[in-house]
Amino acid sequence: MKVVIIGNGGHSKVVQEMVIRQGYSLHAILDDKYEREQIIDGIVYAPLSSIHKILDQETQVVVAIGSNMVRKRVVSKLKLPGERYLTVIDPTAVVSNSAAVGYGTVVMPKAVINADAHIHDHCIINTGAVIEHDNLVWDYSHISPHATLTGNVTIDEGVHIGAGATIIPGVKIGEWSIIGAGATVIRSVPAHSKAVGTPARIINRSIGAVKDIM
Ligand SMILES: CC(=O)SCCNC(=O)CCNC(=O)[C@H](O)C(C)(C)COP(=O)(O)OP(=O)(O)OC[C@H]1O[C@@H](n2cnc3c(N)ncnc32)[C@H](O)[C@@H]1OP(=O)(O)O
Repeated sequence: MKVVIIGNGGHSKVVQEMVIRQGYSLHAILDDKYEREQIIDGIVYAPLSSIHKILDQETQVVVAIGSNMVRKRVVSKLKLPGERYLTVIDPTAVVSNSAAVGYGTVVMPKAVINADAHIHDHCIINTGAVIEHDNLVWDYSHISPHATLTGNVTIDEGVHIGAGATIIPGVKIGEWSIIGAGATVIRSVPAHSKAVGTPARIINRSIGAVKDIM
């Protein structure tokens, strides 16, 4: 199967390697840093506006952009049906048979997703992250390397959990909130907040909603 990757920054590099390791054919990398189409080593590099020319029935797409808001903006613009997005799960990740992983979500090496966890669309489950049983992770969230969501945690849309953070059982993180690297979150965090430290304290309650920047 042919794969088109959108975005060519640091996160994309990792996704490109995962896609190639899994035997997919990397057909094109689209990024607006390219002004025109060019082919290098058989891969098409082109601006995002080329997508509809490049897509055919056998092509699937991954939006490999690390910013949750920008990822959402690009997916909203493309208006492709969900099934056109490839779900990329590294073979070294452990994903329970009772867990669900949505369209366009990327599960990096050595991540663990346990029983009855439900990860929605266009999320990043980064290297070595642990998503325990009965978690609910909504669209466009990013769980950074080695972060741990213990049992029954809810992560609303667009949340970024920083590297190595731990969220204790039953806690909910409201949409578009950011949890700092290494934080220990022991109480639910409202939407559009930034929380850091152990135990985590809120340092900002007014992170812009995605609609404000789209
Ligand atoms: C493969 C990859 O790279 S995946 C990407 C993974 N990325 C991450 O894990 C990054 C997570 N980001 C962070 O931890 C950031 O520090 C953020 C988002 C929490 C805060 O960033 P900013 O809004 O720029 O905050 P800023 O740096 O101004 O700090 C504000 C205050 O919070 C404190 N603070 C910031 N981050 C942390 C943290 N992780 N833990 C504890 N305190 C922190 C600062 O010391 C400062 O405190 P002060 O006001 O008493 O001086």
